This record gives sequence, C-alpha cells and structure tokens, in this order.
Amino acid sequence: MGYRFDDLTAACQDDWRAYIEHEFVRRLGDATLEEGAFRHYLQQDYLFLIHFARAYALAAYKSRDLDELRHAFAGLKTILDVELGLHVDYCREWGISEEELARLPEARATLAYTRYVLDTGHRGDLLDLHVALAPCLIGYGEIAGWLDAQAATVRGKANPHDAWIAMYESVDFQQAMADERAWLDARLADVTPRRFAELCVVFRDATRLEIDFWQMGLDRSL
Ligand SMILES: Cc1ncc(C[n+]2csc(CCO)c2C)c(N)n1
Repeated sequence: MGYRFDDLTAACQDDWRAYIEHEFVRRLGDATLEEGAFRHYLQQDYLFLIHFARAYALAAYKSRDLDELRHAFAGLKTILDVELGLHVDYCREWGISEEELARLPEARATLAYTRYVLDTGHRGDLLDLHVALAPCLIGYGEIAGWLDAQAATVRGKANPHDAWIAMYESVDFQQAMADERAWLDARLADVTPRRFAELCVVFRDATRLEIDFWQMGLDRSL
C-alpha cells in the first residue's frame, strides 16, 4: 500500500513513453508535422473536449461530498466557458470554422477513447474515472515539458505549433496538472494492491487510447 500517481506510469512504462514521445508529438516539436494531420487532430479534439465535459458531469454525479461536487462542477464549467471557446478560436486560426466543427463526423479513435472514459466512470467510482482521465490531464503537461527539453524541438515563430506547446506549459495548466496529481496521490495512498492492479489496467488502457488518438491525427483516419 501507499501508492502514488508515479506508480501508475511506472506500471505501464512502455505505453506511457509511446504516448509521451509519439511520432505526432515529435513532429509537432520539430515543425515537420503536416498541416492536414494537425488540422484533423484539432477537429477531433473539439469532439473530444465535448465528451470530456460530459465526463466531468459524470464526476459530479459520482461525488460523495460537497468538495468533490464543487471540484467536478469547476472542471465542467472551465471546459464549457473557457477551453471550448479557446479551442474554437484556435481552430479558426488554422482555417477551421465553427460551422465545420459542428458537423464533423466522429473518428473511431475519438469514439473509443471518450466512451471508454465514460464507461469506466459508470462502472466504477470517482477514482476509476479520475484514473481514466489522468493520461489526458497529466500527460499533456508532461508532453510539453518533454518537447521543450528536446534539442530537435523548434521554439518561437519558426514552429507553427509553438503556441500549442506554450499552452500546455502555461502556469495555469501546470497548476491544474499538479492539483490532479495531488488529488490522485492522496487517493492512491489508501488503496490495496488488488485495487491498484485494477486501476493500472484503466490507466494503461486510457494511455493506449491516447496513443491511438495521436495515430488517428497522423493517419487522418475516421
Ligand atoms: C486527446 C486529448 N488528450 C488530452 C488533451 C488535453 N486536455 C484536454 S482537456 C484538458 C484539461 C483542461 O481542463 C486537457 C489537459 C487533449 N486536448 N486531447
């Protein structure tokens, strides 16, 4: 007993590294990612965010006290009032209109990942749901840090994706990531080895679905 978030990544190191250092991420960093691949990713990420908001609504429903309920409500409100608006603005800069976003077909990788998170939350408790969301919430912060540390990463105006990297390096985002880590560390401290093994499966599966999401962007698949 006495687990923490880092034990989840340690339990699926190969999948975790494959997610953090995916070819899509590398190309985003060294400015060789094709525009069409990035645009496809951005479009699907809009749909991802909508289901992500639903996952926070499910977290509200699964809450056992007012603190948990407020935490879920704040997450849902941030996505609806802030993140989705920023994403729509960002998409517009890449030539994707709001009308286009409204009628997108949902790629299989988006369907699989988002519905997996929702099913995990329905089947389990709030901790299962947070563990399913952790690759998303904590992984992107780690990806931004990893990219910045790579010699091949091009920063500034020479890289059209610099703003994307900077967004996940921001103080606000890094703080949200640290809060989520602290929340998970506190909950994981009390779980049994058997329960931890269950949570590792959820974490590994969600990480594999993040890998598929990057691959969907590269392949431009639906
Ligand atoms: C496939 C996919 N996975 C993770 C993120 C990152 N992300 C989405 S919402 C959120 C929390 C903000 O409240 C974060 C970090 C993404 N955009 N797309």
